[in-house]
Amino acid sequence: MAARLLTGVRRLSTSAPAKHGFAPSMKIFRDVPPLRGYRRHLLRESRSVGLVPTMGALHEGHLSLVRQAAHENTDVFVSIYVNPTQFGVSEDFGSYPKTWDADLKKLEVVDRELASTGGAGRISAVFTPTTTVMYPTLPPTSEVDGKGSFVIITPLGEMLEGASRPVFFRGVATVCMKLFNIVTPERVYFGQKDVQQTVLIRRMVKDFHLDTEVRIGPTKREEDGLALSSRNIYLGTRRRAVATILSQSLLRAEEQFKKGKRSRADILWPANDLALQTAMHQEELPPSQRARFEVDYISLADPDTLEEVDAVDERKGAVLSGAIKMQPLEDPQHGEDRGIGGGETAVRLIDNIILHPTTT
Ligand SMILES: Nc1ncnc2c1ncn2[C@@H]1O[C@H](COP(=O)(O)OP(=O)(O)OP(=O)(O)O)[C@@H](O)[C@H]1O
Ligand SMILES: CC(C)(CO)[C@@H](O)C(=O)[O-]
Ligand code: BAL
Repeated sequence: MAARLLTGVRRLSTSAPAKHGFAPSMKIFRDVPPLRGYRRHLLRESRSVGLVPTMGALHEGHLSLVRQAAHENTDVFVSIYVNPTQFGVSEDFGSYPKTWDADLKKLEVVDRELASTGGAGRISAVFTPTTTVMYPTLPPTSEVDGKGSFVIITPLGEMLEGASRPVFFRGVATVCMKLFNIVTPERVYFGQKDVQQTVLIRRMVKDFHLDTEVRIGPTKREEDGLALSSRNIYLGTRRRAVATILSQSLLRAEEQFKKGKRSRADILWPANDLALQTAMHQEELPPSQRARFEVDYISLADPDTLEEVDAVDERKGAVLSGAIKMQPLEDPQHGEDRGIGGGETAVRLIDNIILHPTTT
């Protein structure tokens, strides 16, 4: 990490003030007390703070949340912290992409854009704490029965993603509670791509009477429909081409809903069928050409509880969501783009579509 991060707070001083009066205004915080001091200052000035929590490796999905936050607040705080407690012991914490310098540059570009358009807020703080700051008492644990101070939201955190990643939502809720307590933002911003996370955060805010508004930004996608994700860089060309199966399957299901179908069977069968046919087709290809994947789930669920539903309630709508695991690349070919990590690890991808209520 860059040397300038080693103290509590630094003001960026990279670009010279430019036309439109842009001067970099982002302060970088590594510790809580200086950030709190700055937050108190903003409070006295009646400025509002929108927090965008991230794990870095920033892409357009994150940046769209930053822009949204800037339209709705005078000050945007972006946190960049790869939270160890949301990764299980055999998950990819160690290899999760860390691209600090590139992340900071992207934030500077967006901040410049915000300054030049006027009328919007600015990115005023980047919070990138150490793990000792975030977990001041006990070292963080990824064990299911590990000890520590945790926020646990059940049964929401146990289903769907939580079934495959048992400590995931305990870690997410815990770190978000810490971030919300540290920043005390007027609003917090999360992406629709991680739909279960949005439902869980809303629940946590409601149940713990947290004084913040949860705002959700739409899923940003590649042109072929693949949801942007920090983990896409691991795919490589061959797996990337097949990875669109998830969004395509969900779109098939959405089509049924749009045609007026409401039962689970009617909505989900085309999605399951497409995923199955595609998986079988990949199995039949030689190992040098195929990209195998497993479907973890394709779900049709209640938007508030994420319990599976037998039919869509037209007044509530539903959440269509899915997860697939792209298997490690087989028989890599000379010169083939295997993605970061050489295609050796499985890549878990998630996506969803909201089926909106059709009556009030
Ligand atoms: N494609 C996207 N569109 C909109 N928001 C997104 C998108 N991808 C991620 N986000 C949101 O950005 C925030 C930070 O997510 P995170 O840093 O985990 O990135 P990520 O791309 O989801 O990473 P990963 O895919 O590894 O989980 C979350 O609120 C997440 O929902
Ligand atoms: C919300 C979050 C930043 C908590 O670590 C993470 O789960 C994410 O990036 O979606
Ligand atoms: N976007 C959610 C973070 C994770 O998968 O760990």
